[in-house]
Amino acid sequence: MELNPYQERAVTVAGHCTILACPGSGKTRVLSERAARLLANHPKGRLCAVTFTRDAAEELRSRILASCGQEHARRLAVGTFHSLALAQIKRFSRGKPPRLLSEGERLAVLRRCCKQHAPDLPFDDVVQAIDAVKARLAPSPFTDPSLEAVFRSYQDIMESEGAMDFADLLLLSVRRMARGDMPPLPIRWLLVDEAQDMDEVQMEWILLHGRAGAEVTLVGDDDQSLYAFRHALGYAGLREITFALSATETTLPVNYRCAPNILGHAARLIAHNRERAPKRIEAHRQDAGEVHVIRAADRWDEAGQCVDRIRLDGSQWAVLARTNLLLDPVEVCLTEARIPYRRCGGQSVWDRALGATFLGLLRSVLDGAWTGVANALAFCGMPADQVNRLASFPGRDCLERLRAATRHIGSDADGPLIVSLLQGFEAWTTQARMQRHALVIHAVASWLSSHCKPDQARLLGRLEAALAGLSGHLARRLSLVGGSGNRQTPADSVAVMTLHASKGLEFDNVWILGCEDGNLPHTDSTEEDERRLLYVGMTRARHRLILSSAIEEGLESRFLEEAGLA
Ligand SMILES: Nc1ncnc2c1ncn2[C@@H]1O[C@H](COP(=O)(O)OP(=O)(O)OP(=O)(O)O)[C@@H](O)[C@H]1O
Repeated sequence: MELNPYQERAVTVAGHCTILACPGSGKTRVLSERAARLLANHPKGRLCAVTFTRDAAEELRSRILASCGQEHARRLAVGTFHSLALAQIKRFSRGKPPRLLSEGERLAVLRRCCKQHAPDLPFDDVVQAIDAVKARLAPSPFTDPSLEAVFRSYQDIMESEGAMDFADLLLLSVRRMARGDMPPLPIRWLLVDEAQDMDEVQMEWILLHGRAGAEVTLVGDDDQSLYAFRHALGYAGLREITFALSATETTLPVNYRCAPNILGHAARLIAHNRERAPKRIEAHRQDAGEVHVIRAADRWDEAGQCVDRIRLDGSQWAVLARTNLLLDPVEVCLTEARIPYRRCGGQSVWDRALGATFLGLLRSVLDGAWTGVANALAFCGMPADQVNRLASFPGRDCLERLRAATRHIGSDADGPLIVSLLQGFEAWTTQARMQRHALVIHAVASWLSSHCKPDQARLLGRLEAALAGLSGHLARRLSLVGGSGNRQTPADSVAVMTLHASKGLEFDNVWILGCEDGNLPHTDSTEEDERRLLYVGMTRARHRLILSSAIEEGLESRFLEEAGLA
């Protein structure tokens, strides 16, 4: 595959450079080719490439070496900001470097501090506030004194334990380099992928390397900046660092992925954003694609229409939505239609509370395990200590334990719940022994439904129908759904994921659900962020793009009008 003239220029331009790319323009290809040529053309000098995930680092490393040859591997380092900063600290620290906290440990320590100093604040808000402070070089003080107390005690605990978290690692590296206590990595070239996603501290780490003599290459697309909520600087960051390094700007305007009409609508949409680099977008493809807008009655009608369309056409599909929850009806309809799918990045509807409780109860009917029963009792509102107490009743299986529990309930508030579950269980196990699988599925769903809220009951009805529609023994049906069923699906199955998770991917056909005002754009975020999110989703499609909304959920998204699709 030959490089186009824009790609060739981006690969060969000398000195610091910022490559502003459009979607589908071959960013990774350009970055890996530039790195490969630098290594191959200069027998001395180390090259370091930075990515935002370990997977991306591995892929970039193998593409660079495939292009320039394994003999250059010793002069190449590819990693995330944090892994490179850790290597730097280990290499240049006297004494033992601090221990890095895992994400689980970090949250556990924070939870402890939060309980002590800010028991009334929502934990997620506290985590967000502390992350925000650590993504800044000169953070503004906390306005809430209890947040300040959580932050101080968290930092004290880490210091006393000789530990640090990921954010501190990069801050430490930047501060020590700025003070002259630690040298930058000894590299001649520094290449940064997805540079629109860097935060202030990451930008400073790059700048310190650039000022120390490393030639910096940044590749990014400000229109695909989706992580403002994680303090990504987006276009403002790209502009600032380009100016600070006097980097040469170059662009990759040719999109190889999308049919021209798909790209045209996406470009019209993103043109409404003000905070963006001025750049052209050109379609390389000449064949017309398909773009459709669909208005369904409600979420289930929307999901049904989507799955009917997928059933008609066996080519590659992705179904995208702003949140994971919006994808549940489609997952259920795909199960009903027996179309293989994979839920990428998010939890399956079968693994979330309602689905897992339903499947767990059915499993207990088959194998007598107590877990499914205990989870069902908890789901129906029984306090956790009470559920745990029941586990101490004797019994070889859950039926015997339920009988023993029923004999001891006396005037317990939860007595009727236990009795009704026991009665149900006795009937279900009898039916299961007689191989009446559909009947068991229906009876268990009915019991659970009587303890659900109305919207849960509606979802449960569909889960029941999906499971009843599968054929074979109950055990086989249970193995086909949820996490276990998903693991066996082929790579060309329907990809079901959020718009965020779709970044960097491409598909022949893309269906974007939930295009209503209030959902996309969502009020949780800025309009420009939301527009970028839809733009990323639209530019995943090679040939066919379908955007749908549900009348019951509100007006059609104003973004469709902006994209020329009203
Ligand atoms: N010079 C070229 N000639 C033909 N096809 C190309 C060329 N450069 C890239 N492509 C193809 O364009 C498609 C998009 O490339 P790639 O996925 O690397 O783009 P990207 O810029 O990373 O996209 P995005 O930012 O939207 O995720 C790929 O299928 C790739 O093979």
